[in-house]
Amino acid sequence: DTDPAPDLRSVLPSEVNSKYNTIYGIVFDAGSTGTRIHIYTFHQRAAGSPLELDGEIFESVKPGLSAYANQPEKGADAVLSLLQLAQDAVPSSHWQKTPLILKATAGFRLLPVHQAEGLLSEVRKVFNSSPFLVPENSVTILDGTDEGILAWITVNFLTGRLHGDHSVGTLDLGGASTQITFLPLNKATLDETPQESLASFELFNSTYRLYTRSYLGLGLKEARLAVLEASVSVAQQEQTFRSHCFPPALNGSWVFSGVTYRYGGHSDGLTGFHLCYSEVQRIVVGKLHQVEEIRHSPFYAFSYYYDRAVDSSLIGECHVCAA
Ligand SMILES: Nc1ccn([C@@H]2O[C@H](COP(=O)(O)OP(=O)(O)O)[C@@H](O)[C@H]2O)c(=O)n1
Repeated sequence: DTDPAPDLRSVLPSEVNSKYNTIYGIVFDAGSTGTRIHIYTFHQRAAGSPLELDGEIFESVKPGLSAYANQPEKGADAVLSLLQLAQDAVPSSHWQKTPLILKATAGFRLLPVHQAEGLLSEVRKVFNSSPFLVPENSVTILDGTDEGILAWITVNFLTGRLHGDHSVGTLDLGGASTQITFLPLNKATLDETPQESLASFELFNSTYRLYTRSYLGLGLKEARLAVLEASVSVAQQEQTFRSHCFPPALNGSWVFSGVTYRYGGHSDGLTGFHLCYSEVQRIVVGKLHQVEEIRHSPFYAFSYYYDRAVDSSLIGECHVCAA
């Protein structure tokens, strides 16, 4: 049992770097719309040198953990089922030295503290009963600032832009929050930005000072609920949420975070862009901080921006990056 399971061999190319020790790492992304596991394999050419990524196994389940706010044990079961994959993929000889972490995002930030803590504590139990290495603070909620910074680092690292003045900003649209992050080059931007939206950190011997802002509740799904003025309690009474964004005759239902929401067009027969636009404006007016510099800065947009751009044929599907 020192080899990965046969069906996973292709994604964990242990033979390629067999002369080096394989190092594994397991990361859970507990998003508002799903829980995902990433099982990474790395090798290291010499002690102290950087890890080099060899492969990754990815799997996900829906709904997100935050949907189990009232049934934390059931939420932890979803984590346990994904963890089984890791036990199959990582040779047992490596279990004890393979770190396991879970980072929860905006779905958790929206929960009352006692519910979020209840879920995290059930997940900790699952982690502690696993054969893997559980570092201190391995199960936590990522704050919006860290989420924005990590997305910015990822995009600029992967596109070779971390050094120099040619970084790109990032726009990340999740289910429950959205983040905008960029490296300001104008002094005016720094002057007009509140301190809590500026984050400094060291990376590869450079210091970065980023503008980053996370809007909790303005992720795609939560913003949709806000536009519909939908609440869980009203949804449970099976009332229909109506909007001018829908054709008048439309009636449908939508499941988010384990709750079914019925929605439909207005009985006044009115619909169309302008009416819809003002409904959406109502939820963003006065909430957005906009600096002039972003008008002239390049941005990369991903997550639901990508999904929706594909759905509406604004861009083609990226088969290589979806793999
Ligand atoms: N590994 C991942 C995980 C999520 N996503 C995208 O992130 C969006 C959902 O974000 P999320 O459920 O993590 O939401 P938040 O908790 O960040 O608000 C979807 O568009 C997913 O396709 C992704 O592109 N890659």
